[in-house]
Amino acid sequence: MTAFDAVTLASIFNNIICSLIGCFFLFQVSRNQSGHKKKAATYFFLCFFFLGSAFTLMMIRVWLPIVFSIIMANGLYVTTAYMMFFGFLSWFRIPVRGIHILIMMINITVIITAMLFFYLHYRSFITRVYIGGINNATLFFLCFAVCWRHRSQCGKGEKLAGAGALVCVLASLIPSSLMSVRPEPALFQVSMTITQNLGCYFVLGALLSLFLFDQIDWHYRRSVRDELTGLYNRRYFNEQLDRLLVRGSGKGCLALFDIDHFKKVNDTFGHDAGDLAVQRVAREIQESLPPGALVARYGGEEFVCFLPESDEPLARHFLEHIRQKVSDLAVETPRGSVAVTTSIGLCQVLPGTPVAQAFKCADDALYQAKRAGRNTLVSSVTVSR
Ligand SMILES: Nc1nc2c(ncn2[C@@H]2O[C@H](COP(=O)(O)OP(=O)(O)OP(=O)(O)O)[C@@H](O)[C@H]2O)c(=O)[nH]1
Repeated sequence: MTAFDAVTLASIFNNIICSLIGCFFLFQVSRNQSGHKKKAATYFFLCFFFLGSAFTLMMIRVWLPIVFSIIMANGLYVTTAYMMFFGFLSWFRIPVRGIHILIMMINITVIITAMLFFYLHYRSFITRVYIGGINNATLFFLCFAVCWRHRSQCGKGEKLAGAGALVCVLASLIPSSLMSVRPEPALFQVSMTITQNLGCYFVLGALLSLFLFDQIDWHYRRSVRDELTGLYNRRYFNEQLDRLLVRGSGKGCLALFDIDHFKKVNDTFGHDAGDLAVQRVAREIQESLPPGALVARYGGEEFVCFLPESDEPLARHFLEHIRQKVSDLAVETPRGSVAVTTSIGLCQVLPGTPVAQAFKCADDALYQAKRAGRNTLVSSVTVSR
C-alpha cells in the first residue's frame, strides 16, 4: 500500500466515523420529534446510515468482486441522495408516497445497469463518473428546489439546509469536472475525498442545525406568547412598548381592557367556560385591531394594546368597535351561553413617555370606565414626558 492509498483510506475511515456520528445524533433527534419532523429526522438518519454503508464498502472494495462493488456502491450512493430528498419533502409536509419509492427503485436500477454496461462493454471509467455525478447532483438540486419553493417559510435552519443541498450539488460535480480536464486516477481519488468530506460534514452540520434552529424558534415563540390565547405576553409587550416609546418615533395610543365581573362568570359557568370567554375576547380584540397594532394578554382577564402613530379619535374608533363586538359575543359553553362585556381605558402617548407613565395613564382611564358602570370606553388625558 502506498502512502497515498493509506491517506485515502484514512479519509474514508474519517467519513465512516462522521456518518456514525450523524446516525447517532439524527436518531436521538428523531426520538424527540413527532409528525412530519419525525419522518424527516428518520429519513435524514437513513441518509447517513446508507452513506456510512457506502463508505464502508469503499474501504473494503479491494477484497470484493468489482461487479458487486459497482452494484452496491452506486445503489447506496443513490439511495443516500433519495433519503435526503425524502427528508426535505417530509420537513416541508409533502408526503412521501409509493410513487416516490417506485421512482427511486427505477432510478437505482437504471443507474446500476448503466454503470455495469459501461464497465463491461467499454471499460469506461469516466463515463461512469459522469453518470453518477450528474444523477446525484440532480437529486441534491431537487432538495434545494424544495427549500426554494417554500422559501417564505424558511428560517435560519431551512436556509442552511438548502445551502447544504447546494454544496452537495457542487460536490457531486467535482469528480466529473476534474476528470474531464485531467483524467488521472490520483486526481480522481483527491476529488472523491473532497466530495465525500464536503458532503458528509457540511450536510451533517446543516441537517442538525435544521432541528436546532427549529427548537430555538419553538422556545422563543413560547417565551413571548401567552399559552391560553396565543397573544403576546406581558413581558414581550413591555419590551416592545419600551422600544417604541423610548427608542422609536414613540407616539400612539395605549389601551387597557378588563373583562367586567369576570369572577361571576367563573362562579356561574365554571373555570373552563371562563377560559373559553378569555380566548374569545382575545380573538375579537386581535381581529379588530389594524395591522401594526401590538396586542398582548396583560394578566388574567386583562388585555393591552398599543396603536402606533394613531391619535385619540382613530384609536377610539377601533376600541369602540371592539367594545361593541365583545358585548355582542355569546360564548357557548356546556353550562349555557356566556355574555361578557369589557371596560377600556385609553391614553394617547407622546414620544419619549416612560412605559410606567403611559400605563398609569391608561390604568386611570380604565378605573374611570369601571366606576362609570363598566362596558365603557374612557379616554384619559394625553401623557408626555
Ligand atoms: N377562567 C379564568 N378565570 C380567570 C383567568 N384569569 C383570571 N381569572 C379570574 O378572573 C377574576 C377577576 O376578578 P376580579 O379581579 O375580582 O374582577 P372582576 O370580577 O372581573 O370584576 P371587575 O373587574 O371589577 O369588573 C378572578 O376570579 C380570576 O380568578 C383565566 O385565565 N381563566
